[in-house]
Amino acid sequence: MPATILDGKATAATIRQELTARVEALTAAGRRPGLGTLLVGDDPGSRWYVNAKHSDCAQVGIASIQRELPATATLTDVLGVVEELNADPACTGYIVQLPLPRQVDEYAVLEAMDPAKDADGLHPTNLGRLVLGVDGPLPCTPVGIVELLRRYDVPVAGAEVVVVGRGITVGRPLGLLLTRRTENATVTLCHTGTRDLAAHLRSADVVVAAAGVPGLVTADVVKPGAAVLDVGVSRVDGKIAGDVAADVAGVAGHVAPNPGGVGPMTRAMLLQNVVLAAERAVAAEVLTA
Ligand SMILES: Nc1nc(=O)c2c([nH]1)NC[C@@H]1CN(c3ccc(C(=O)N[C@@H](CCC(=O)O)C(=O)O)cc3)C=[N+]21
Repeated sequence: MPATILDGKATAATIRQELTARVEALTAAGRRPGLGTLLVGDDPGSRWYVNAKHSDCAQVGIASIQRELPATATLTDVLGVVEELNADPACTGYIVQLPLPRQVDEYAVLEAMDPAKDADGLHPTNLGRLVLGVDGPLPCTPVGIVELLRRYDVPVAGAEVVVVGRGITVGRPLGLLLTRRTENATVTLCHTGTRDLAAHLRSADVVVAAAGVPGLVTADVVKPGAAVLDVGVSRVDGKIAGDVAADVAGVAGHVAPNPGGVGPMTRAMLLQNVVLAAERAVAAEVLTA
């Protein structure tokens, strides 16, 4: 039986549809959500992502605030825009597109963001909340993965999940998310120091490949019927190359393709974070009124 496709593109469209009503309610209450983006430099890939995020916003009624700086921008320049977005009431959530140019300290920028406006869920306070299990914005790719599995009824509770990659945007926070009591997965986080990756992969019910190594996961290391999600974004000859080899679809029970899988879900979860932040702000005001 061929693998079921975890169609992230279609699922993201459904989620945008669902968010539209919530944006309408906020807008009617005079609290229209607004997503800010800061793009530093002119990498065409990064520009594509940022533009895609704004067209998603337009579709659901979220306002767009676009800021750009040249590739030569200093940390001070970037922090200037961060302060401006922190202070702008029209901006209810924002992201600083990563990676930043070498001369700009990424962690200093993340720290300077207002955690309440952190649409990526990457502020240290919000990553700390994730560790503690306290409500707050969550990293978009990990929640997108959990949401995609949930909507296709792929069992996660009790499952053996192998995550390949320990990066701050995907692997590390995904491990934290999946081990919450509500998800209840058993997670093995593999990385470049893992001695026998194949052995771990062979016992996995769910594989999330987020290493950025093209073709890393091949059919011979996938357990028949496993769910395999490809999060890799390498570029080979200008085309997106994932971490999962094409032949995996012949063995797996579910596959999230790349493109068309986790990428669109990441963008849908960004919109959800912006809506949630606006809803939290309204709720906080009701409490203090
Ligand atoms: N502050 C920050 N937040 C991010 O969330 C962030 C970032 N920086 N830097 C770069 C990575 C990468 N990322 C993707 C988002 C959407 C797709 C996506 O929608 N891809 C489509 C199309 C891909 C294509 O065809 O080019 C797909 O998978 O179907 C991919 C990758 C977000 N990132």
